Amino acid sequence: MLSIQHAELCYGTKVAFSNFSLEVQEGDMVSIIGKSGCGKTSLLYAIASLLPLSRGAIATQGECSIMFQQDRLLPYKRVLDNVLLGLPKKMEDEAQALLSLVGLEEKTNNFPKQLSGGERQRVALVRSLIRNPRLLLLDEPFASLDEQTRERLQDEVKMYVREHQITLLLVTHSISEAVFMGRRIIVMTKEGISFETENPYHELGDVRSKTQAFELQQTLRLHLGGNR
Ligand SMILES: Nc1ncnc2c1ncn2[C@@H]1O[C@H](COP(=O)(O)OP(=O)(O)OP(=O)(O)O)[C@@H](O)[C@H]1O
Repeated sequence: MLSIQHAELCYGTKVAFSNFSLEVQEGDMVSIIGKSGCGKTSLLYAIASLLPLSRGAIATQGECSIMFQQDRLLPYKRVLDNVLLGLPKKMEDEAQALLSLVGLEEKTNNFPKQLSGGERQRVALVRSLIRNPRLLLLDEPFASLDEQTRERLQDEVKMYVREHQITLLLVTHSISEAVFMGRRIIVMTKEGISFETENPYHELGDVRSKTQAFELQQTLRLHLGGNR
């Protein structure tokens, strides 16, 4: 579904990340964590073909959807119209269903400025899901949500992605989120992948409460440099 070989991306002469290689199978769920500025967002942009690589190659199969850190909603369009942007009107029922899935069924006629930051993020999430992507790229999708909403949305997205056999690449600062969402977890540095592990607890009913999953979090913390 996704093949990245020795990818490097530069902004002018500044290297955002280099020597990044990764193969992802269809339907897999991969979390990427790494220190601020190590190039995670730039990597997602490169995968979505929004920025060119300066070295290496990226190949993807099928429709790829990206949800940005900033919601990028159009301020003069209502929630439903933001979701349906560029799509046929006949998809309205699907849009409504997805908005309900993220708890926004009451807000479909609101303008973005009438929503909280977390609600706007959820609209952005719906906007990327409705395109029925084969590869979904999420950049800190739950960052501005309160804990309860975040956990509920993590559950919903995990189920949705599984049910639709979507391949997921999720960038996050949160180790617990990486462990909850990812079947594979990757620690990224500016110079490529410094640590990678499969997550044996991904399938467990409530992975959040499993002691072993906490141990995995501890391991990841060490690989991140113990600064969090
Ligand atoms: N448009 C740009 N022009 C120049 N440098 C940039 C630009 N965007 C990002 N950078 C730099 O590239 C590096 C990687 O940035 P990027 O946003 O990809 O990192 P990140 O890992 O996603 O960071 P964070 O976790 O803080 O969101 C950083 O050093 C950043 O300052």
